[in-house]
Amino acid sequence: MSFLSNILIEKEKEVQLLKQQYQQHGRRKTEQEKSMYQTFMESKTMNIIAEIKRASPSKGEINVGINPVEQAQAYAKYGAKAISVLTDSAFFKGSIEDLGAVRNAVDFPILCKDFIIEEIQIDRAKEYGANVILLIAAALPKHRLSELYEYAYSKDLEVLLEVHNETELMIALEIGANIIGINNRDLKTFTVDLSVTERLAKLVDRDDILLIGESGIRNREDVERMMHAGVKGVLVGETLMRSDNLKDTLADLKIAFN
Ligand SMILES: O=C(O)c1ccccc1NCC(=O)[C@H](O)[C@H](O)COP(=O)(O)O
Repeated sequence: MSFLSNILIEKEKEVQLLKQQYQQHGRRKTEQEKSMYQTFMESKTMNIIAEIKRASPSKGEINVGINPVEQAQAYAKYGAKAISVLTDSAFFKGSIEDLGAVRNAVDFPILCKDFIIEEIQIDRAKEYGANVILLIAAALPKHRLSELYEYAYSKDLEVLLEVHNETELMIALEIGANIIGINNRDLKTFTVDLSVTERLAKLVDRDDILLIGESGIRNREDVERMMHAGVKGVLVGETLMRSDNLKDTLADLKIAFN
């Protein structure tokens, strides 16, 4: 059984509990002047989505004791354009409370990074202040991806639809996704290969689609590869979570489009 299947089995149990326990409090509604799509499309420099990632299945503990608010504030101060918060607790040691805390501290687009399989998770992400949710093409059949995609937009949330191969990319395009994340990490084997973005980005011949390169991005050279592949944003987790100088690390990653 693949790692992704294990995660999805756990997620199914978590969602059943959520259905029994979750009550909406109408906590916070986030209004944004501009969508992440619009902000990123208009930017003249590579858009960095900086991730709060305490741990991961592939790397174990990365920086479990992090203060998510301080980390997000540093991301914002040193030039990130959006913040991704891993809210899964079983495999990433994150929480929806991390996202809520970050929401109260920064005014940036926030991506709820989780394995979303049911509408109730979208309701909760919205309530805690997310602006964008992740949907993973490898995790769901096309009709469910499409339903969850439409549901998110009906709640004024944007969707980062993540793909890793040609078939998933075609599904994302058929669904009408306008923000497509190309994950360099194979979620079944954890192999990371930046050429996945280079290969798949070539197949998208529409400049109205915002492409994001995800995973395995460690330095300026990697960002340049992503830029030449045609992406307008990169999602960076581990490199930032392990950095002891976020100012320099983010400056290194932030390059101008040429
Ligand atoms: O990171 C993992 O080990 C992982 C395993 C299984 C499913 C998802 C996983 N990561 C989620 C992500 O997509 C990354 O956190 C994100 O792209 C940042 O990656 P990185 O910069 O390599 O930390």
